[in-house]
Amino acid sequence: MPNDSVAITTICSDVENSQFMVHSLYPDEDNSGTRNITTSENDINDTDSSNIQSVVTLPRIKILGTGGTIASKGASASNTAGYNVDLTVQDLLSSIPDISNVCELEYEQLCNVDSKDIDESILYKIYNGVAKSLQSFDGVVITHGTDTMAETAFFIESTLDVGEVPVVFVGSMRPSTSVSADGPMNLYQAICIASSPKSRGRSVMVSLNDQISAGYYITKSNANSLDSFNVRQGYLGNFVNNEIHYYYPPVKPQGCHKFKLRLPSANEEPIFNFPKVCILYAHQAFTTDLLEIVCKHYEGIVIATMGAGSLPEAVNKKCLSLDLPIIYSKRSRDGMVPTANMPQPEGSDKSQSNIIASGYLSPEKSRILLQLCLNNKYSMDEIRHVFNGVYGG
Ligand SMILES: NC(=O)C[C@H](N)C(=O)O
Repeated sequence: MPNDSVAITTICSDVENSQFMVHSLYPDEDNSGTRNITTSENDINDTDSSNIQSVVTLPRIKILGTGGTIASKGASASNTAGYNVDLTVQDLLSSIPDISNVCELEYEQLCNVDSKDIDESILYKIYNGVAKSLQSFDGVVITHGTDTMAETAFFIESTLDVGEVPVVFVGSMRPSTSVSADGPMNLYQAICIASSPKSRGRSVMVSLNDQISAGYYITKSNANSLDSFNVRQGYLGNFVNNEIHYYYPPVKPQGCHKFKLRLPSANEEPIFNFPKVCILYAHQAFTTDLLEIVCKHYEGIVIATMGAGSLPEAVNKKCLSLDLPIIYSKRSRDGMVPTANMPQPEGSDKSQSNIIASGYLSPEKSRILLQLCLNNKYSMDEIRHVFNGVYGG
């Protein structure tokens, strides 16, 4: 029998869903950050075989640590604001139940920051960390602040073909020091999700507060509550008492365009250098003032419009006159911006203009998508085609 084999025991009533829960007979842990399970034939023979169903190799999971509230400490147990990032992935792993039975684990600290500080150099580290892990692991977990988790998840979904490997983003809403901190359970669940064969082919996911969602669509919808991530496109599944319940068979997001990136070479700075795109937030009495300033400094603009693409006529006119792509997104968290609501350029049809509807994408995801298009030097038509994938364009 190979050394990396272990025996499975069923630990929940739903046998099908419990397949990923693997109990080693003789777990053996080293201090290197890698948890291995080794069993010998004698070990297995010595054990009560009544609950042994079969023998399998544990899935290999890579955890990439980036920081966030999940890795934060507050001043007191009642503190749920004003805390600081202070814990490593290794610290986080010590707060969860023994998972040496679930997977073989390796971890790597890519950075340790609040997600507001994630810039193009950190994004490159995360991209690189995931890309490398895909080559030799069965699942990837990324600990990340929740504020910009949706952006990183969307970026990874748009730039990496993860194949069958589940890539699971996880964070928390309370710091590790608070009463009822949610981080340990969220992390435990994320590791189980990444380890489950049922998660294969589901691409980039976000796991928070027992809910599993698609990284492509997720939005942080509440600045404080544990149930912070809501997604109108529907949760993919639920995690209850060690059972993963997927509501649908594996599926990838509709219309997601995959970008091939040019990566920095060994003698270049390890950073992405994407074209600059800014977001303007529209409101009553919104004028062309800001547009006039930013159009000189940015290669593309996203506007969080009122409703489903509404902007004052003077702003529409100004946008149409500019020589750069402008994406009309929305202030409303839900719903979409349809092409039908885009302004009509004089003397030509809407498909000829520089204004493109964001479809279902939020302003921050539209910004990333436009940056990726511009980075690949897409024409206006090609950009429109990409946004059309999410029913915009
Ligand atoms: N809940 C969180 O993780 C929020 C934190 N400010 C972050 O995004 O890093």
